[in-house]
Amino acid sequence: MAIVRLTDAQRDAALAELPRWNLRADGLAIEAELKFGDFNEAFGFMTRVAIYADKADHHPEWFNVYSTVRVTLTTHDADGLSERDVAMARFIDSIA
Ligand SMILES: C[C@H](O)[C@H](O)[C@H]1CNC2=NC(N)=NC(=O)C2=N1
Repeated sequence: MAIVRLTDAQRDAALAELPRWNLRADGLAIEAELKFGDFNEAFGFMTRVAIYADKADHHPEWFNVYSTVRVTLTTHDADGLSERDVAMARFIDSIA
């Protein structure tokens, strides 16, 4: 299913409200590195995001080592950023 890609202006406006997130060099994804107290907290966070992802049918790319989680958000069906990435970033910020 095709999903509409954000315009550069929409992307920049969204990023201005998401200070924790950085635009990837190619402009097609946003990234954040999150630190937790220990692995239990990090994996608890990932579990909550996984439940959101399953419900939203929108899935993060991520990497975990012990208490650190690196998250990349992009919309494969839009070949770049969509409103779904912004919504997921906002959800992540609300629970991290
Ligand atoms: C078939 C299924 O709905 C799609 O492949 C969904 C699943 N999760 C997804 N997640 C992300 N990040 N981008 C997508 O384009 C995407 N598409």
